[in-house]
Amino acid sequence: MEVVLVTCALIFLDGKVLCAQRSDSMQLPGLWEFPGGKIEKDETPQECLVREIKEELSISIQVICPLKPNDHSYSIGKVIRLMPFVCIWQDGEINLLEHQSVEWVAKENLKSLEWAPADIPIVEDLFENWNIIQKQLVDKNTEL
Ligand SMILES: Nc1nc2c([nH]c(=O)n2[C@@H]2O[C@H](COP(=O)(O)OP(=O)(O)OP(=O)(O)O)[C@@H](O)[C@H]2O)c(=O)[nH]1
Repeated sequence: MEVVLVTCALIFLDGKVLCAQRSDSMQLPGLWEFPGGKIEKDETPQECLVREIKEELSISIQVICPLKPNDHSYSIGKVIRLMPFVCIWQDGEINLLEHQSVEWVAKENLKSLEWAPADIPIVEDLFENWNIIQKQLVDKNTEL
């Protein structure tokens, strides 16, 4: 069974998370996801995320910590392992280079978006752990 490793970034700013809507030129058009992409050879997941977010949104991020990955099969014989990471926005203005739109979303609106199927367990996990993640980010900020 082929397992495709895909990273995705849960980028936080001011208590909201950045969600991105896939465009018509992408697979799963119109559905919402966390930006990211496939890990290339000789690349760590963190390096992949920093590269993909620069390529897709032209911003710089800092990767903070991983959350639970989710395996999902869109087609027979192929599994996508979606690997989420909590990140913070570091620098730059968002420029939509691949997605049709992005939104900064508060916890209470997270589940009202139409998510790509592989993201649904990740959204659930994020919803359950939202307050813990926020606290970690505040503590991290105080450290910096
Ligand atoms: N980046 C990302 N991909 C996701 C998510 N959820 C999800 O099902 N996917 C799927 O995972 C795969 C990642 O592909 P991608 O197109 O974003 O990655 P990429 O830029 O490296 O791909 P490419 O080299 O084919 O252009 C796609 O099949 C996409 O539909 C998500 O939250 N983020």
